[in-house]
Amino acid sequence: MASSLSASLSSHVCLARKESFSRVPVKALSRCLVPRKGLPEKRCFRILYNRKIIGAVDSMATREDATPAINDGSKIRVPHVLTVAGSDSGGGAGIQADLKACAARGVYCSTVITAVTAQNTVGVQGVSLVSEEFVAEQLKSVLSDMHVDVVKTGMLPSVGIVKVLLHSLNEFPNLALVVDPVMVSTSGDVLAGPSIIDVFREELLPRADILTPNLCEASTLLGGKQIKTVGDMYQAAKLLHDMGPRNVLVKGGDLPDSFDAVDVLFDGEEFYELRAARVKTCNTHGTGCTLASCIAAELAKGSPILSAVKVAKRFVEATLDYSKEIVVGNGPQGPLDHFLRIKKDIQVSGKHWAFDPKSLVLYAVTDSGMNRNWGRSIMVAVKDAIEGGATIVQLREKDAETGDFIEAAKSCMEVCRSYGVPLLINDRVDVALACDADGVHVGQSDMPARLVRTILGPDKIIGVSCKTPDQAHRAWVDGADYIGCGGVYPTNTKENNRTIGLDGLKAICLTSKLPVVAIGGIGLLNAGTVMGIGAPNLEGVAVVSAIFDRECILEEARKLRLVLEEAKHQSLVRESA
Ligand SMILES: Nc1ncnc2c1ncn2[C@@H]1O[C@H](COP(=O)(O)OP(=O)(O)O)[C@@H](O)[C@H]1O
Ligand SMILES: Cc1ncc(COP(=O)(O)O)c(N)n1
Ligand SMILES: [Mg+2]
Repeated sequence: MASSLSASLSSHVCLARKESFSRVPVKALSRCLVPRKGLPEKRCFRILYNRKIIGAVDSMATREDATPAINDGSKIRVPHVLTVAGSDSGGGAGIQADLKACAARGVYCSTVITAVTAQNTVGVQGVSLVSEEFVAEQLKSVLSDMHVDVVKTGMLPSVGIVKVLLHSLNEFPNLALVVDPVMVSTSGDVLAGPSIIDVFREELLPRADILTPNLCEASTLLGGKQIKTVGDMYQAAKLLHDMGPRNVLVKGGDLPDSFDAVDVLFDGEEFYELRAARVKTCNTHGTGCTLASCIAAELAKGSPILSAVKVAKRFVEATLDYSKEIVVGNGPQGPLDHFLRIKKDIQVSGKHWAFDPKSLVLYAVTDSGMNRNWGRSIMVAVKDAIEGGATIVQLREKDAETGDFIEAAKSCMEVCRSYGVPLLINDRVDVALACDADGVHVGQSDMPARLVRTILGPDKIIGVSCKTPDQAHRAWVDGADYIGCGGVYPTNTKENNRTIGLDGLKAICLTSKLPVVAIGGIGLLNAGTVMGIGAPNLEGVAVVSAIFDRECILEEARKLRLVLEEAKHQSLVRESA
């Protein structure tokens, strides 16, 4: 047995946990078999490395039909949770919470719907069960085709549906199973009646890798045992463990008089008391489903139980905190919002509009040396540039200390927001993130634009400096919003910078799919000529010395803007002629 396990394990280790195992030679792994009552022995081992448990591959390592590799060249298989649960029309709990929780944790989630509920923040107005046959059909569709790592159950409203699920689980004995024994909603409405208790106790719980009851569910499964203290939760966890699940997490969200949100985990050997700050909020509808789905998601990624539970609990706490003030319905129990953190970021940035190429008309690039020479702060310089007519600002502080740069950038952000002018950061993606800037401008030797896009997300502005049509094409492929082309004329703000001239600029504009801003030695005297090359995607000019190395920034910016407006007018006249 051990040697066949070893062979099976070796061939599946890489597939199981790409990140954590790919760097560990398979031979260095040792196994421990944990035979368990009523379960096939092969499901019950953990992987040890240097006598530490570094992962649990029990659900996948021995699946005969497992995909041969998780990362063979271009093919990457994502961790996959199948939720078998009820739909909540209000979107707060059930299938909807499971989908959101898995998505938020970066795990694929397929769904088998057991019941459709008419539900909102007031309560459950109606329940319609899906037929056993159709639950079976959904299970077959998913399991016959997709590689599922973990099954998570929520509302299982009838004995027949539990039996159908058990039948599928028997066919796939190596699937990990998280059982959230949903019985009553937060609003107090019954979702699964007492008739299911026997089949739960006798057949489903012994199959579970972890059982996650709340106080009421734990009490019901234990025949009405009172659970009022943390001590009672320990006892309940122990008694439920005796029913067969490998791990039991008794959740204390509803524990009376408790400052903390305490949960008790028992793995058959040790108890773990997990505490989080109790968030003061009514928006707790869906916490149980979310917690169980997150546990399933972490297990699918390869975490051992304890760290899966810890991460899941931290996620629920943080999500509750983010959503504590949202108002979704008029009832007493609102839902949590799994993505509020992301939405908050979007709101804070205040940038609800898409990038407008017209904002490139007068592009002001700051220079710390010039500001120092003229004895003015970067914030004052930026404000004057905008008041004079700059339509976009880039902070280019090559010699500033990072901390100072961030502080300056934050102040400039405030100024720019108050005028509705985008602020970009030169090179420094970290600074842009720290001050929530509108975007970043990178050169050819900085971080690749594609990576910048991955880090900053879809709605930030990314610009790339280009000297050739090829570079312009690359910038477009990489997801940039505009390109900066130059130096058009020689300049002393950039050393050893090859100039491309008006011809070079024109050649790039002709092939570029992105809007272009011209840069390099441009000022009052030549801005009109540059704009006159007649390229429709040449939106404007970027200037440094022409405004920042002058006594009155505001005045210089104003004059430049006039020249640019005139050039635009001329090109419109030419076009219509
Ligand atoms: N107000 C809260 N603040 C922080 N965590 C909470 C809060 N309410 C519940 N939790 C946590 O949410 C998870 C779900 O718990 P619980 O509400 O007891 O389950 P259910 O939603 O199934 O009734 C647990 O980890 C619990 O500790
Ligand atoms: C379809 C469905 N599944 C589960 C729950 C439990 O969630 P909660 O305990 O947060 O009300 C629910 N209300 N509805
Ligand atoms: Mg709850």
